[in-house]
Amino acid sequence: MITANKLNIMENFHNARVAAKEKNSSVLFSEVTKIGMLDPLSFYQSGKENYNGDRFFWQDPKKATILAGVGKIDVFQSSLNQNRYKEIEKQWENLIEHAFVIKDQDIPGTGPLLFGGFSFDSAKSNSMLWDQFGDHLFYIPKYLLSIINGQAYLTVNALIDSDDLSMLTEAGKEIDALIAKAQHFKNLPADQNVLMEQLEVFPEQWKEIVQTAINEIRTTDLDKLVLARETRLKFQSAISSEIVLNRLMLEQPASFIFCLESGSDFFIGASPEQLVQKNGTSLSSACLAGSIARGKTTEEDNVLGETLLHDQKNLIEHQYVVSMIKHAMETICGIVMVPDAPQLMKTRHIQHLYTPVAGESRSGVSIFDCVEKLHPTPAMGGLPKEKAVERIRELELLERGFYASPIGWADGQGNGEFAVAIRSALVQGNEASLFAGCGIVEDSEPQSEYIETAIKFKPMLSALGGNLHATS
Ligand SMILES: C=C(O[C@H]1C=CC=C(C(=O)O)[C@@H]1O)C(=O)O
Ligand SMILES: [Mg+2]
Repeated sequence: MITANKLNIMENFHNARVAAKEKNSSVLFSEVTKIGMLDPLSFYQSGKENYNGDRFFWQDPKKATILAGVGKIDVFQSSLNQNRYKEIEKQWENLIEHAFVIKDQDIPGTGPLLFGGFSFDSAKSNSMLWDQFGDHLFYIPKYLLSIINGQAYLTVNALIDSDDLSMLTEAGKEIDALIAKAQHFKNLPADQNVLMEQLEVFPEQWKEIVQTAINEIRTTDLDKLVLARETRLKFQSAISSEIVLNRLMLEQPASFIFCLESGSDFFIGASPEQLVQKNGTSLSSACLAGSIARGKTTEEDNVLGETLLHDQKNLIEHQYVVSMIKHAMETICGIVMVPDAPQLMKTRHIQHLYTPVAGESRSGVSIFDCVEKLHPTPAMGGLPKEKAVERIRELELLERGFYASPIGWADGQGNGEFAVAIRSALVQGNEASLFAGCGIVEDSEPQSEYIETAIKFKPMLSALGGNLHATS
């Protein structure tokens, strides 16, 4: 990677063109500018007119990294699935190695950046429902607004492979127009779409499958299996990603808020669960498994929380996740730090058992290596891992697609963060598929697991403007 400061921009643009000609292939050109504060959702919205279907949004729970991507200059997408983590890493490294990056500082989450996600199961990723997403979908945005620890940065990316000198000037004009538009947006309308139909997909069969899993766990070497179900919603009018994002940001501020558009569809959610963050060599991950409802009063809520902290079934469900993540992290880190006992994580609709994990990565470990080692954790798949994924493939009555899978970003400096895409929905025009699953262990009961999934639908139902009339 060649980096330069602002003064050399035209010279470096010229150099990028020369290099592209010599290589006879395109070169990634990326220019980062520190700018005054700009609302990321307004920036995302300003791209709707020209780049609807080619945008993404990301916000972490601490709001340390907020990303709004508009347009795309390159896409890594495939329905082929062998070696997907290594393939993407290789493609990304090749592009970064020859990139021309104009910036003043190395700020994680700025400059060349890849955003996207994977399907849950590479052996089952060619479904109709998810045909816009495939096995994996990542893209490099044309324009990226990054809010990093409260400071705004704008990145303009281009793939240089032509003699067209006007390219950067045009991008400059377009970005000025996008910013001006974003600055004039008022608050997004709080209006709710009207829910016309709600279909719980095979609820009774799902409970039967849960019972099958419980029996298998009691009689075979399977320890845990996460089983998911789907609710399909139909609204009066087309669902707008910015309105849903706005509501998620208001209602689920302690979660990872994400949206990935792909053509006419988008995948959106508010996940409380980090898969992995890599900042330099510092790695973190999170074990989140074991759930209980929120109370209506503070007293009731505290009692429920205390009950969860001491409930054997939930502690076992959680411990499987802790052991697996600790073990996976030990394969890529020197020392791994894990507290002895879980704590509570409370979101608007649900509380979970939560154990943070931290470590320092060994040299040569990439963010994609981390994702490969960790996905799927027993909070999404089960234990043993391969057996669980196989049983999910055989038993479940839905296509998980990107649900329960890694979604996030990787920058050109080796940093990145991925969340696990739960509490999520695939939106297609005026329809949406919501997904929710739960960890089945020996002492599970189908009816209480069913109720747990009903609670897990609530964050997306509420953000979409629907009302839950399932058992809860
Ligand atoms: C699979 C989901 O949740 C997981 C994360 C936290 C708690 C879970 C549980 O208690 O079952 C699940 O393992 C989901 O929300 O769809
Ligand atoms: Mg559970």
